[in-house]
Amino acid sequence: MTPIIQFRNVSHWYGEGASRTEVLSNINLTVTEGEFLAIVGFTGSGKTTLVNLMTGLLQPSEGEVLYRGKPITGPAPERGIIFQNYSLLPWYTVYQNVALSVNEVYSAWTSDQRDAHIRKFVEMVGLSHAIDKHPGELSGGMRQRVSIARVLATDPDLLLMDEPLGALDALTRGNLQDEILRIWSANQRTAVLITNDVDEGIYMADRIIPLDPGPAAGLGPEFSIALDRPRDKTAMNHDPHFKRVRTDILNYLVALGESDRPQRDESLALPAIQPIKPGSRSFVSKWRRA
Ligand SMILES: Nc1ncnc2c1ncn2[C@@H]1O[C@H](COP(=O)(O)OP(=O)(O)OP(=O)(O)O)[C@@H](O)[C@H]1O
Repeated sequence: MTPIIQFRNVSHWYGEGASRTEVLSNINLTVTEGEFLAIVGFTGSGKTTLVNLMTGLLQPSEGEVLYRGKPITGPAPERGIIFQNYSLLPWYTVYQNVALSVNEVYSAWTSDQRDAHIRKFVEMVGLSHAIDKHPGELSGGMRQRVSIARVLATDPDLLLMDEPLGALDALTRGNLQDEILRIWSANQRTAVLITNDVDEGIYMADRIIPLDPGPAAGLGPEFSIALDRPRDKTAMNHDPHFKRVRTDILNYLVALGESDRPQRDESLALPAIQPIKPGSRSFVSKWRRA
């Protein structure tokens, strides 16, 4: 399987000297062509930092991040990113926001070709009726559809998503999950999804890797999601593999959270689902050894 992204002994910190904040420590990761990878983690653990190293918006403090074997030196259209906060230009219409990226990437095309392409992607995300509206006139879900259309219209090799659906209601979130999956599988692209929702990760990904809590976060063990596609959310809930992998991931995260808890917190009551002794590192160590 061809690697598309490789992290080699990557560490990242912000600031220097006394104000230095270690965020990621010694990350080794390979994303292979065609896969759908989800990274799950606690808030503040460094997920956005990790994805920004893939976009090229950040350079690693130590180690290297490669795209198809070459160091990433900056952002490029072959690595499209969908952010959580939509990042649309408020004074442009839906059409114009999508046109921004299309005109840049397909500058050699005729204006008719670009126009047809923009309309196709606006239609694909179900916004043809709102094509002349401005972001301020759209709901959160509609805005996120625009930002998804804008990225997908450039047909990136690698689709990076930083908690793209986190702010949406459950129904809109479910619809957009399906839309992203449909486009990912139809175009046989590679996708990396950052999420704090384990169920979303299991539904969408081939592989889930937890990012341990920071500071100096590292990657946990990988969990393979061996469920047929297309996946059916209702049927999946009864699938023994789904139940097992979900429990394993949640137990891993709970154990991590507990083992990371400062000593003074040990007297606090633990959640009822806690599967291990309070403060024990044994569960985490078991996974780390695996
Ligand atoms: N530009 C920056 N300068 C200094 N510290 C930063 C900077 N960006 C992020 N950090 C710090 O790095 C840590 C990781 O941030 P990051 O945004 O990567 O985490 P995250 O897992 O994406 O968080 P969340 O889930 O809350 O979005 C945090 O402690 C954050 O305060």
